Amino acid sequence: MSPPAQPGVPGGRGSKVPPARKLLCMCSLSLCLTYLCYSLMGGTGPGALRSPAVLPGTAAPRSPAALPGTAAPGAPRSPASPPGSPGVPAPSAAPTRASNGSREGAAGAWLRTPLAPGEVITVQSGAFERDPQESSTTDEELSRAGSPGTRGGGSTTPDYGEKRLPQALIIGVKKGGTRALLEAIRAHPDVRAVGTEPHFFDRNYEKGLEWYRNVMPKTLDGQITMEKTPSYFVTNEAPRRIHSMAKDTKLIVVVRNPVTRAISDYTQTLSKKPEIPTFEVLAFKNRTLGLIDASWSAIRIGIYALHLENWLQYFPLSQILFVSGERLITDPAGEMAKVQDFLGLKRIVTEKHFYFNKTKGFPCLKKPEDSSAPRCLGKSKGRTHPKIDPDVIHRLRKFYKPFNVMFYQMTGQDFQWEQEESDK
Ligand SMILES: Nc1ncnc2c1ncn2[C@@H]1O[C@H](COP(=O)(O)OS(=O)(=O)O)[C@@H](OP(=O)(O)O)[C@H]1O
Repeated sequence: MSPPAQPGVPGGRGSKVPPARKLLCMCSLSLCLTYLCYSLMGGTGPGALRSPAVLPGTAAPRSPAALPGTAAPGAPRSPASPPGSPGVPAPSAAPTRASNGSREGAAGAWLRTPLAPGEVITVQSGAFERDPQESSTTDEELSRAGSPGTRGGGSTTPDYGEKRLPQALIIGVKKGGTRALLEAIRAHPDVRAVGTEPHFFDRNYEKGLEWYRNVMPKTLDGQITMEKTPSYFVTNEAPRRIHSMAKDTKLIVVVRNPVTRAISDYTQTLSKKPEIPTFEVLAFKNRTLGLIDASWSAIRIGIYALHLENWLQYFPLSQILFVSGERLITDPAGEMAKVQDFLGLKRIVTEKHFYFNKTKGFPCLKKPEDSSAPRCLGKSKGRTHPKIDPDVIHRLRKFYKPFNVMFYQMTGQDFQWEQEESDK
């Protein structure tokens, strides 16, 4: 079941849009995306990109079909088209997130069960302890993931049932909140998931579907097999490959304000390579000219409209669920309700499953899949970000704005990233 149309968002899933307007919108969107691809491929200098709002608009557009990594001939076009209205209604104020400190205010709706004793974050074993989530799954982790009963990679699945290919995938985005979502959905008795990231549709495709199936936990009839690999969302070949595995695969994308996401991405890299240049330096091709370096993956990943276009060549919009990374923190039960509806599951993971942990500054699970003890995500989730020059943040927000608006139109959902006053 797909989530209902967002009230007040023109072109939400339930709204009717005249075909001509649809077409017009499709054309303009296509042109924008084509231009964007063109720019990314070097049309305005390697990787240098300004937002569409400030582009001179002189680039010769190429057909998206002619670009590498887009739809193969005969591949299904998405029945979904961007909604007709060019405008997205002014969103209401969203909670701001100035620092990595307590989010208690934002999490006011949360069930606050005190943790005994002294709110210690319980990090027990497996996926949490080793933090395998950072797109760095090793072969060793993967082989462990395949063995039943080990939490390290696979589920605590008993040794019965069958290994099946996944019916649902969390395909992105990196640093969006994908680990939090996977761990929350794993608490559902009808879901079994791989703890580590298999990276099958990007790095390990040549290993074949049997390898992939073998990585999966065993499931009983009626249980859903899942995995998450956030890099799929930005992998050109992933939509085609997933479509050829099973065209009815359900796709989930956790999206987050692209500016905050970029800073989070940078923070992760910085933690591994402290010698890298500052965020401010990496973000620009030419800071004086205001040329954002869209070839830097931390920036490029956040151009969601661009990547989504690639998926819509193969999958209808109704088969993709967009989860708000921000709401996953402020209202995890609300987002989980949508996820369970989308997966056709009974709403079992509810607010009773979460509590807000003040020490961590994030929601944590009261009862993870394999344990009755509460558990928060590991230390690589919810890191303190370095302070970024507000002028750079401002420029990045301006850069992303038209792409965000395009993304809202494509999805029929307003994520309200323009309303956030500050990024941590
Ligand atoms: N419950 C809970 N606990 C901790 N962290 C949470 C939670 N929900 C969402 N988040 C946010 O998830 C961000 C990491 O995203 P991912 O799990 O997608 O990262 S990764 O791509 O797998 O590395 C991580 O980003 P940073 O804050 O930048 O570290 C968090 O903001």
